[in-house]
Amino acid sequence: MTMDLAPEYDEEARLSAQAVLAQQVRELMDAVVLTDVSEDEMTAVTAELVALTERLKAARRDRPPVPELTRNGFRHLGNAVTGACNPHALPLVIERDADGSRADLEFRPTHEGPPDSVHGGVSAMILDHLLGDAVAAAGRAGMTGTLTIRYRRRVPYGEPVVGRAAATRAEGRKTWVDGTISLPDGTVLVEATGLFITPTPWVNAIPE
Ligand SMILES: CCCCC/C=C\C/C=C\C/C=C\C/C=C\CCCC(=O)SCCNC(=O)CCNC(=O)[C@H](O)C(C)(C)COP(=O)(O)OP(=O)(O)OC[C@H]1O[C@@H](n2cnc3c(N)ncnc32)[C@H](O)[C@@H]1OP(=O)(O)O
Repeated sequence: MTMDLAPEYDEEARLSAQAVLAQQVRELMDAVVLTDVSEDEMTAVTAELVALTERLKAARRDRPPVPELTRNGFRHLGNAVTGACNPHALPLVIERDADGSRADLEFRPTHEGPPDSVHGGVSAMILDHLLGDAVAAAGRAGMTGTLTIRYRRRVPYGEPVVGRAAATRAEGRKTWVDGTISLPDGTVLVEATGLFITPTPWVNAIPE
């Protein structure tokens, strides 16, 4: 008996496997910054990682998985913030509701900036994307023109925090948007405000 499998089926299975691989690499990254094993053990692990890296490089694409429009919306598995297939990404999982875009998240030890705190650039990156999502949710997807951040309190890693963003005003191809990272009790840690601009080619091709 033969079975006809659509090519997409294989690709989805490979992308799922790549997402599992990426998650394992995130755990590896945390293990690297926290490890306290001996120098010899680190050298041995490094040698194994060299071999593993070569195995992955045996078949190589020119770029990470491309963004695409699917039945379920916009999917960007290689994105640095949301991409399940990108070990650099948290990945940020965003939900949308009447108040805008929201994400429950937990930073990791690899995000450390000041001791025991999240690096300000990492907070800004997360807010940039969350603000961008809120703009897209308003049907006005665009690129960041300006991003202003006010750091009010240190952001902890290893415990839950909440990101929120909502578009506030629009004019032509410009959309203004505000966002925050807060503790679960509502204490605001970081505030962001941004101006996003819809590039002309996107005006008639914008997915929400
Ligand atoms: C096929 C469509 C696919 C769409 C997919 C998109 C989204 C899908 C949905 C969900 C995804 C969810 C979230 C993700 C989204 C975003 C998060 C990440 C965001 C980033 O990580 S993104 C990287 C950093 N970002 C850049 O890499 C921008 C580089 N840049 C440019 O690509 C151009 O610069 C651009 C396009 C910004 C404008 O270029 P342009 O030619 O279209 O517009 P132009 O210059 O004519 O300006 C028109 C009016 O905007 C004013 N203006 C222009 N630029 C300004 C600025 N920077 N600040 C203040 N005002 C500015 C002018 O002063 C003028 O104002 P006025 O009309 O009043 O005179």
